[in-house]
Amino acid sequence: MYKEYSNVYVNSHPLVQHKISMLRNKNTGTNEFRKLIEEIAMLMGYEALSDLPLEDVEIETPIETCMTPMIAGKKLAIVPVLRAGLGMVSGITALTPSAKIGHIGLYRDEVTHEPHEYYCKLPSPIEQRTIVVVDPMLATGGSAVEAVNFIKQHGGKKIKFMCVIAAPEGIERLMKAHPDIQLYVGHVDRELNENAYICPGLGDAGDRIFGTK
Ligand SMILES: O=P(O)(O)OC[C@H]1O[C@H](OP(=O)(O)OP(=O)(O)O)[C@H](O)[C@@H]1O
Ligand SMILES: O=c1cc[nH]c(=O)[nH]1
Ligand SMILES: [Mg+2]
Repeated sequence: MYKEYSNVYVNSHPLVQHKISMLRNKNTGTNEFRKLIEEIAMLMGYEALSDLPLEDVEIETPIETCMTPMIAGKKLAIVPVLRAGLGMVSGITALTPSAKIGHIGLYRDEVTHEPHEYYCKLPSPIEQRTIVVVDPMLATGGSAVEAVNFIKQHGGKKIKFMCVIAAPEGIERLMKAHPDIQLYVGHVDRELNENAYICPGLGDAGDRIFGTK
């Protein structure tokens, strides 16, 4: 729970917090950064998927036949927001190998900080799926709002958004625009600076994952 939002879950697990601190360090290189993002996504995915429905199926053990729970259906979609969201995909698909994967391409205008779309391809049909949108950074919230808009336009209904670091401004904007989603946050940082970067943050997540700049 974050402020009045009962559907915002702020992580407090020591392993997640430790790994986020390692991400923040400007001396953490690309290789380690990528690995940490993947590990954090897996740890956060474990929590975010804790409400997946189960159904009892019949299994024969070496001892006897029993009814035992397994995930009901295979109706999960992971949707990274390009580019930086790509770094979180492998962590979640390690938990859910048969999930479908969509992609939404957005970049922030350097001056206005508003998002621009350049790609959108989602698994179809999407109506019945639990959709987990992943992006390490929720800054102004413009990209997240737009990503969820696209998914809803395509018929998506059960939407979870997972980010590693969020600014308070981004949480407010996303939850005001889409109060029906579930938001999973690794850590809530202090504020945005004049360039709409998260403080203290970790810099540009995309550049740090892909070694660009
Ligand atoms: O909340 P916002 O203010 O919209 O900012 C967050 C967005 O900024 C970053 O992407 P960026 O535009 O840098 O693209 P990239 O992943 O290709 O580097 C980040 O990965 C988010 O998508
Ligand atoms: O701090 C920020 C803000 C937006 N995007 C990033 O990658 N980092
Ligand atoms: Mg970037």
